[in-house]
Amino acid sequence: MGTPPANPRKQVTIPTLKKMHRGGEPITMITAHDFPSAHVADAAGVDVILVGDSLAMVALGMEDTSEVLLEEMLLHCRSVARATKAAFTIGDLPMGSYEISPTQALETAIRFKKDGRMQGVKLEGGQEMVPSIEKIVGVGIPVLGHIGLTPQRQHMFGGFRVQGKTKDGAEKVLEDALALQEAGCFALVIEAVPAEVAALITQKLSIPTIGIGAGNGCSGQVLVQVDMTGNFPPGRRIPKFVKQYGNVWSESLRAIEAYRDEVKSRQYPAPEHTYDMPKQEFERFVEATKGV
Ligand SMILES: Nc1nc(=O)c2c([nH]1)NC[C@@H]1CN(c3ccc(C(=O)N[C@@H](CCC(=O)O)C(=O)O)cc3)CN21
Ligand SMILES: CC(C)C(=O)C(=O)O
Ligand SMILES: [Mg+2]
Repeated sequence: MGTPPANPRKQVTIPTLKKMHRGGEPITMITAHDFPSAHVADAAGVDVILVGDSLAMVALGMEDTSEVLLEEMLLHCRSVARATKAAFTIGDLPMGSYEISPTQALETAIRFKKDGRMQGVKLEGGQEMVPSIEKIVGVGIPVLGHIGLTPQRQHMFGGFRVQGKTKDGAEKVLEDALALQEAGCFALVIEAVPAEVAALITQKLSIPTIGIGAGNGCSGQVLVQVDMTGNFPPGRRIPKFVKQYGNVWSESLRAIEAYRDEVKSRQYPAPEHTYDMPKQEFERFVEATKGV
């Protein structure tokens, strides 16, 4: 085991995020869905790690985020929690686990804390979620709101459609934002909203906004990790707002192809990858196998 770094990064907390917001410092957030993806995000120094329900699509191969179950989310949350040393961790409440009543929402939020070992929770929706958010925040669990394009409701929108593109649409996003701030959210994710609308909403709020497909006027940004590291097969459609900073898939492909080739050609394993035994012991072993 290696020695820990001399200056381990300080644990990011709600007061840390508030301080960043007051100082105008952008908040960085990225998704993670397992031990290695959380480990690398934490090492890279992002402020917040989200166990997004997008893992349904990017890690479990489901069609839709609304397919993932509460128990499945909690399994992934625990693996992320084990790897995360400094980033603030947030679990995304999956569809069906919080909409029925404020009591159900609170029960699920508590499960994310206790079973999922998350520090906060995120839930999708606007004004209609206010009583649930108040209930969760009331017991001291930080809540991140999520407005604009809320993928769990994609079938109501007719797909992953940009929201707030008309005066009325933009007003709805602003009203939701103000209601969620009032309800006690510590920050809001604003997804797939025109940049000028998200920037204006950010100015009207005292809490930070975390944009995804919402331009550069938000207080911070979030992306799905596999999208920005390029850890998916070529040809897959990715949203316009994604910037691909790497090509992890092609690097994995190269490595695995090289391994396959070296096994086929008996180049691997080489002597440095093998164990040996004293020659004399082996000779005795050969002797003992005679007649077997
Ligand atoms: N891998 C992944 N990345 C994500 O960012 C993501 C998911 N999965 N799954 C859940 C949601 C869905 N997301 C998406 C997916 C596609 C678009 C998209 O392609 N939008 C079109 C505009 C469509 C329209 O307005 O008609 C675009 O051009 O970006 C947007 C958000 C964001 N979330
Ligand atoms: C993209 C973020 C905001 C999300 O909700 C997810 O990854 O599920
Ligand atoms: Mg989500």
